[in-house]
Order: sequence, then structure tokens, then C-alpha cells
Amino acid sequence: MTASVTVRVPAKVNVQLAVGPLRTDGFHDLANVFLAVGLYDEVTVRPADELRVTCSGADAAQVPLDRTNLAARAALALAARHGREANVHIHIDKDIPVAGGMAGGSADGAGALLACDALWGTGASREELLEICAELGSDVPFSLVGGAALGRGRGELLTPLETGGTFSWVFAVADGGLSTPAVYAECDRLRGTTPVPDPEPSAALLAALRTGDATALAAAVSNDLQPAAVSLRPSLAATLAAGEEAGALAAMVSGSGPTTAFLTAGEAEAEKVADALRSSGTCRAVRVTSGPVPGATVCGTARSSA
Ligand SMILES: C[C@@](CO)(OP(=O)(O)O)[C@H](O)COP(=O)(O)OP(=O)(O)OC[C@H]1O[C@@H](n2ccc(N)nc2=O)[C@H](O)[C@@H]1O
Ligand SMILES: Nc1ncnc2c1ncn2[C@@H]1O[C@H](COP(=O)(O)OP(=O)(O)O)[C@@H](O)[C@H]1O
Repeated sequence: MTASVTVRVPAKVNVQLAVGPLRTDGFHDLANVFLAVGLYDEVTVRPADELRVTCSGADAAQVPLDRTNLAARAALALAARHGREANVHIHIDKDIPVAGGMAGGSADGAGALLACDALWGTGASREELLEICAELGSDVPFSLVGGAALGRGRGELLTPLETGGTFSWVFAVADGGLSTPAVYAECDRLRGTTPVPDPEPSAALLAALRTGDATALAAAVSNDLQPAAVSLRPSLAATLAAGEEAGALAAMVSGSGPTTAFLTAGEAEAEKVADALRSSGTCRAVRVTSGPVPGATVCGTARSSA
């Protein structure tokens, strides 16, 4: 009998986030180019008398442990489809900043889904898992898939993208989070009555990903939510400026923020930008990593002796 399953799930950065007009269902159509990067949450599930969520890590106190947690919702959704109880203890070892625009909650949702599927021997197809992910949230399918992908619709309709290399990134973690709906609402407010074009992926950006050319990627990155995130958190402007001055090829807000992302020419340049950001006093923590990396992956299974 399986005693526990552990799944490792990466964070993401959006190298392009083109946001269309507000839809009647409250969402926005997107051209969302995701890149999975090497900051990870680990989700472990084991049989229990009832559904329970615990969390460890520096930001653990900010994570809800009730049934609103995306990992709990994932377990409940899979159990409901397969006519069973979601009697599991889910433990999240969290390294992805909370409410930071890096899809940490989505990562935990995808991780718990994959882990419960393995623990229960559900044998759900990839299509079924992706369908459940899309019900849980717009970013959750990408957390399952990883790598690089274009998200259309509200971000849940994925097309994998080819990448020709690995890109070096520095992330500056801000104090506190930003609410994703609040950032979308601020984007709409700033746009006012200006007509908004349908979002389209940038051909130059897709080509830069394909060839692995960091300089070309830096010239093509864009985030329509950045003005809104900076409007709600004006201090981000100083963080972005500090990374740019230190030689980042591109400085941008990660998704809805407030984490900021800095693309660099390589690992040595990333360390230099990281040092400058640390001493700038404009952020809470600095992380150096790279992407693309694979999506949710089972990394450990323990068997009970019974
Ligand atoms: C902005 C992005 C960029 O990848 O991620 P974060 O930077 O927050 O991680 C995503 O669009 C966030 O996706 P996710 O966090 O899964 O959002 P959801 O739970 O589906 O939706 C939360 C709320 O965000 C807004 N929302 C989300 C997606 C979308 N295409 N249009 C929206 O307007 C809606 O107000 C919605 O009610
Ligand atoms: N497993 C989870 N980890 C973190 N936050 C979660 C989780 N489940 C639900 N949430 C809620 O989702 C909100 C957004 O968190 P997160 O996914 O980390 O950020 P973002 O949407 O900016 O990428 C949090 O403020 C929290 O209330």
C-alpha cells in the first residue's frame, strides 16, 4: 500500500501577458506566454481520517489551511469525480512566494491533484487532470504542464512552446502580496474607455524562445498588468530600476506581481544583478534561478509495510 506521494511543482513567470477587454464572466482573454522556473513547492499526500492541510516554509502563515486552499480543492475535485472521500493529509512545503504573481497556489493545486491520483491509483487521464486543473483556476493547467506554453482563453487553453535554451532569471520578492482580481480591476480602471485590442502572442517573442536568444527575448517581453501592479504598489518602480541599473537585460513585474523578474545574459550576470538588488533595500528577498523546467512531477513515493 502507498503510504505517501510527494510531487514537486515549479513557479512561473509570464514573459508575455497580453490582456484583452473584460469579458462578461469577469475574466479577461489573454495571450499568456508562461515559462516555468526553478522555484518549487513540494506537495506530499498521505492517507488520513479526514481532509487536512498543513504548510511549512517562510511564508506558511499566509497560506489558508481550510477548504479554500487550492490543494484541498484539487483533492476534493478528484475524489468527487471518482466517487470517493478525499481523506488525505496534504502537506505543502512552500518555497514559492505567496500572492506574488508566480502561481504558487496553482502549483499546489496541480501538485495535490497529481499526488492524489498516484496515492489513490485513480488512473485519471492527462485530459481529465487538465480539465480539473482548468476548473480550479486559469493558471493551474500550466503548473501541471510546465516548460513553456502559450495560454489562450483565460490562460487555461495551452499550447506547448519549443525553447532553444535555458534563460537565467533573478526574482525580487516584495513585502506582502497583491490580489490578482484587484490587479486586473486596476488594469481595467487605468484603461478607462480606451479601446483594447484582442490579445495576440508576439512573433518576435516566440522566435526568441525558440532560438534561446536572451537578448531577443528581453527586447520582446511585455506585461499588460505591470502598470496596474505598479499603480497599486508604487515602490516596485525602485526595484525595477535597481535591477535595470545592475545590468538586467529586461526588468518586469511577474504576472500580477508584486514579485519582479529580471532576465539576465547568464548565471554570472544573474548573481551580479542579485547582489545589487539585495543591497538596494528595495525588496524582501532575492532568488536566482532559470527556466524552462518541467511541470508537476512525482519525486517521491513511500510504501507502508502492511
Ligand atoms: C495574472 C496571472 C497571470 O498568469 O497569474 P498571477 O500573476 O496572478 O499568478 C493569471 O491570469 C491569474 O490566474 P489565476 O490566479 O489562476 O486566476 P483565477 O483564479 O482563474 O482568477 C482569479 C481572478 O482573476 C481575474 N482574472 C483571472 C484570469 C483572467 N484571464 N482574467 C481575469 O480577469 C478574475 O477577476 C478572476 O476572478
Ligand atoms: N496552496 C496555496 N498557496 C498559496 N496561496 C493559496 C493557496 N491556496 C489558496 N491560496 C490563496 O490564493 C491567493 C493567491 O496566492 P498565490 O497563488 O500564491 O499567488 P498568485 O495568484 O499571485 O500567483 C493567496 O493569497 C491565498 O489566499
